[in-house]
Amino acid sequence: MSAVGNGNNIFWHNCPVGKPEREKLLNQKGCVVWITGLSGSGKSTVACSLSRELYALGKISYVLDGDNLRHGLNKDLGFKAEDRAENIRRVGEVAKLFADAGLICIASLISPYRRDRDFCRQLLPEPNFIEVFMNMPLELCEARDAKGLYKLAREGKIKGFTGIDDPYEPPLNCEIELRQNDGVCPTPCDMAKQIVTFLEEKGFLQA
Ligand SMILES: Nc1ncnc2c1ncn2[C@@H]1O[C@H](COP(=O)(O)OS(=O)(=O)O)[C@@H](OP(=O)(O)O)[C@H]1O
Ligand SMILES: Nc1ncnc2c1ncn2[C@@H]1O[C@H](COP(=O)(O)OP(=O)(O)O)[C@@H](O)[C@H]1O
Repeated sequence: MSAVGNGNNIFWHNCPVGKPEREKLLNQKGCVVWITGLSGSGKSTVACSLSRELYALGKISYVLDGDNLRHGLNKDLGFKAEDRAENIRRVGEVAKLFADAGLICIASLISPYRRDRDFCRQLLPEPNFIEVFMNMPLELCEARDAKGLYKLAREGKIKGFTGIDDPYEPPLNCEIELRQNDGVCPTPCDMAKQIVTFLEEKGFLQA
């Protein structure tokens, strides 16, 4: 046992069944696929599509979606910078646990600030954090406006809306960038397959 954390009298307890044992049972490697992008860029859609593709391959994943988590774990948080940072920190820690359980954890959050995403990245060994940038233009996201929030933000009825009056900092070194080809957005299924190919090539789909 070793002492950990900020406080005194807190110890880490090791369990004999660890990540490698679980990965062997599941025949996959635990990791975090972190999908970042503007509201309406298609994060949730790609996350679900990816989960379905993996399921079809016999691989276990779990989706942590920003919107959904704000109904429970993060219901006490708003959209000020410090609330977003705490939101991302919590989800990063939960995602790390899912990856340790041997699952392919798919986190889909706007996660607009680079510093917050980098915090989550450094929670995991280097290859196990896969950052996916939904690089869709604001105009496309705003035209979709699936929830009517861009309209409210433009009318000044929502303050601090990402892309309108709150910044989105694009990744500088993401593993995967999903974008339009000649002004056409690929289907969710095609984008999910692009991520599956990456996972296959990096060896995450076998123990
Ligand atoms: N001010 C403001 N800015 C951005 N988004 C807002 C805001 N207020 C509410 N919403 C809705 O909340 C969803 C984003 O939640 P996240 O947890 O992913 O956001 S963040 O990562 O903490 O920035 C986001 O969902 P998605 O559209 O799925 O991205 C919005 O529907
Ligand atoms: N690849 C795509 N092509 C066309 N429409 C899409 C695509 N991905 C998502 N959409 C649509 O865009 C809207 C926003 O998608 P969503 O996944 O909710 O985005 P986000 O989670 O980033 O807010 C939805 O109406 C969805 O059906």
